[in-house]
Amino acid sequence: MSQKTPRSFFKPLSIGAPEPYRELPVKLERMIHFVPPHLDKVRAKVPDMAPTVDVILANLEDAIPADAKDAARAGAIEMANMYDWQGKGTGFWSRVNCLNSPWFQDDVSELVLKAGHQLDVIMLPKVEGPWDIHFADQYVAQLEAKAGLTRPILFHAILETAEGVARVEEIALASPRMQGISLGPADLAASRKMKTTRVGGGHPFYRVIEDPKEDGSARLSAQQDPWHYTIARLVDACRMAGINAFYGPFGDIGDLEACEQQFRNAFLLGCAGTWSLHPSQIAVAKRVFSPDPEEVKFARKILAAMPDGSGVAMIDGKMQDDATWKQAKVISDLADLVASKDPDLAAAYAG
Ligand SMILES: CC(C)(COP(=O)(O)OP(=O)(O)OC[C@H]1O[C@@H](n2cnc3c(N)ncnc32)[C@H](O)[C@@H]1OP(=O)(O)O)[C@@H](O)C(=O)NCCC(=O)NCCSC(=O)C[C@H](O)C(=O)O
Ligand SMILES: [Mg+2]
Repeated sequence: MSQKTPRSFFKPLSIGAPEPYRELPVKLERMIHFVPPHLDKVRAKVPDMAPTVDVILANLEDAIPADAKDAARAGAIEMANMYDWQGKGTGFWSRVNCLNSPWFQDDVSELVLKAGHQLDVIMLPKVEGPWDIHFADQYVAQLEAKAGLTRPILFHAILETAEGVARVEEIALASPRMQGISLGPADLAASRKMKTTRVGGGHPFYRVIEDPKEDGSARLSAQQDPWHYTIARLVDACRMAGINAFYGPFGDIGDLEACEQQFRNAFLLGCAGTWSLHPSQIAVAKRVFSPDPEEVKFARKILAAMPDGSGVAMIDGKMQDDATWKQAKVISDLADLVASKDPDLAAAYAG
């Protein structure tokens, strides 16, 4: 597979386009809150909602009716100018329509030319391989040059095709614009021909069962997680590329308990954040993707016991060494980020 040389990998893909980042900006992205920009009532909530979330995403793709795509795009551009995104620190993203759709070109060109000064990330759906990223990369670079932007717009891919899973490492490495990748369980289930209409979470039929008993009594069985492999594969690909993995949508809006379990599974496996589709899911995402205060205190005990990150120590009866020091650093650094945005948790972590 032909690859760019290290030097050319970081070259702007259009004369006049901003220099790509060599290190990604460090941002808190516990929840990416989806907003349907064509609905005036919901769009009007954005200025009040923005300070309460880490990212607001103007969705132009699935869930936006075909006859509302132009209105959604116009709404997204209006959203860009409804809040001081760059000044106040909440991320402003937009999910554009897929690359082979009749709307992709207008989505990307209008967003970059009319909202690029506020836009942090373009979310690319149904990515199948690095070629999708390469195409969008050069197209956005030309638009950035035309718009006179001085900061590169980043890409976030959705992992929601079987081919995309087979190539997830190449996608993660395809451009310095890559900021992260989310699991898209609905499209991925359809692409894989999985027999479920659920959007994330478990399924009562996906179980393991114990061996038959001599007395013929009922055999115990336990539900398994159908997303374990894909999330773990996604995390490995992203962390190898130095970007972040995210869980995507949880569709059963009324079941916040199952939503929390799905979010928690993703957090524990290494995901940095999740999507929130409804206001009720924001608090769940915040609770799950902010490290637990007791975990933070224990992590900081480990860091204090091995200041240079090497050696061995026993803390509360558990062996700690260089590896657990690195685990503790992940939790402590995340806690610092959360504390910078969330005074309640700052107090809990300092306690
Ligand atoms: C899912 C919804 C359609 C539900 O909307 P609604 O029926 O209006 O819910 P409620 O009556 O409970 O609403 C209560 C109030 O909250 C406001 N609201 C609703 N949704 C949002 C939102 N996302 N952000 C802000 N505010 C919201 C309502 O307006 C009510 O306000 P008020 O009347 O003043 O009290 C709706 O939540 C929705 O459309 N959510 C987004 C869905 C979405 O984006 N889906 C696509 C992403 S998932 C996907 O594409 C799959 C993925 O790609 C894959 O393949 O896996
Ligand atoms: Mg999808």
